[in-house]
Amino acid sequence: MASNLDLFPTPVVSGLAFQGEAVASGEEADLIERIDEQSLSPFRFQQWTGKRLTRSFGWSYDFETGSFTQTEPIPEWLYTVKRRAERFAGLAEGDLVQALLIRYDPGAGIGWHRDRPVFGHVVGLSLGNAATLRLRQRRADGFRRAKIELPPRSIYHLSGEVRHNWEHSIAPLELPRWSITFRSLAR
Ligand SMILES: O=C(O)CCC(=O)C(=O)O
Ligand SMILES: [Fe+2]
Repeated sequence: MASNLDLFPTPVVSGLAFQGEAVASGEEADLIERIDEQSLSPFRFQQWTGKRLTRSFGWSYDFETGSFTQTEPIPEWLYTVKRRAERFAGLAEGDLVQALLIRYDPGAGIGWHRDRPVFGHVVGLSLGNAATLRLRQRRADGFRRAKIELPPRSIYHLSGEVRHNWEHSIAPLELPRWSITFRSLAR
């Protein structure tokens, strides 16, 4: 039976933490409304334009130029959830210095990647509709894979092994999803 287990993703990878119902549903509706009010831009990388719409606060990494710069401060409407994300991740107040807002319209996802090494901890809130966060780690004999369901209003934390030694992605979605990703700076 052991070989059979190999066919299925391992549910847990070191450094991955998850909690459901981290945001109340009224709060979720407010956050979605706020995100939609922002001027969001399509994620761009070289010739390629992603279908997801984004906006960064605090720090911004430009994938086209590789420049990493300080940008508009994280707005006050994000403070409560930022503080909650810090507590959930066992971080000190003020550790999460970047907020990335994303709207995934139907057909949008995010390809395989590791977050930029300038960042440290990654804490993400999911809003609107569920998605599956897929994880993979390249091994000599192929990929090791895992995945975690991200229901709306849930929170996840990527640190250590899963943050640095695994890639993650979200397959294109059928329903819209919004996310708020907070990050600390690498030490
Ligand atoms: O939408 C999400 O929860 C994931 C976003 C992500 O992986 C990223 O922006 O690096
Ligand atoms: Fe990411």
